Amino acid sequence: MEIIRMERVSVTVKDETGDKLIFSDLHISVDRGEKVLIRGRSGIGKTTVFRLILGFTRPSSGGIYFEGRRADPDLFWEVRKRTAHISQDSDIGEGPVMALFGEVFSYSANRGKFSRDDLGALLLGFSLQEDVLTKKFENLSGGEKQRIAIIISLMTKKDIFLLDEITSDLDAALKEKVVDFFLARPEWTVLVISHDPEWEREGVRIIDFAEVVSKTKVGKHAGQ
Ligand SMILES: Nc1ncnc2c1ncn2[C@@H]1O[C@H](COP(=O)(O)OP(=O)(O)OP(=O)(O)O)[C@@H](O)[C@H]1O
Repeated sequence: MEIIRMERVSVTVKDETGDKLIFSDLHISVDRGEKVLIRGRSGIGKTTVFRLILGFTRPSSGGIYFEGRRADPDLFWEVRKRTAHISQDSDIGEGPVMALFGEVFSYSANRGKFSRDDLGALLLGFSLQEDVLTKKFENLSGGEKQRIAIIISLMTKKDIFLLDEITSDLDAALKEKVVDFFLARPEWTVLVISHDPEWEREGVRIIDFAEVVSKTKVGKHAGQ
């Protein structure tokens, strides 16, 4: 069953030079439970697709559909509640890591989802020591920050995952573990933006971004 569809979506943003077309006529359809890797050159608009799915960026034309319903503000709200988004910017907070967990799980959408046992198991699973919880998030390494963001997203018990370059700072063994983890759950719909070949596994559909838009801001046409 189709969960997300983008139909002829174009995005224009305003910057200091005026209106700027990011891409036009984007077509993407994703079924529930699919694992999809979105690839394409830097700046082509991959992150913008995640922002469209969450309703943070509005299309200048075209339609976005979830489970066949055309998206409106109420529906975007529902989608956000079901979706874990890990952005490229791993600076998700400051202060002791445990306090960060406290904050995330105090949000109404996440209330009642925190489990100390799950946290312990995930720390172990992603090769983090318990004492990471007492450290300040801003002092962690890039790879430690990525793993904490991944653990938070997993603990919030969502069924749609938007993962933007989440393995870039991990070593080979950890990359493998993270990819194994996200691909193992048939019920999860997982969209990944990555330049990392570790995601090119059996069962992962690869979308080359340039092939699903008709035009990008440099005037590139599909298939060229
Ligand atoms: N709100 C905005 N205002 C101005 N420009 C924007 C805005 N949002 C996105 N852009 C521009 O749109 C283009 C696409 O950005 P996007 O982050 O989607 O690319 P990307 O394919 O994810 O790139 P990367 O692989 O480098 O992360 C970039 O040139 C970016 O600067």
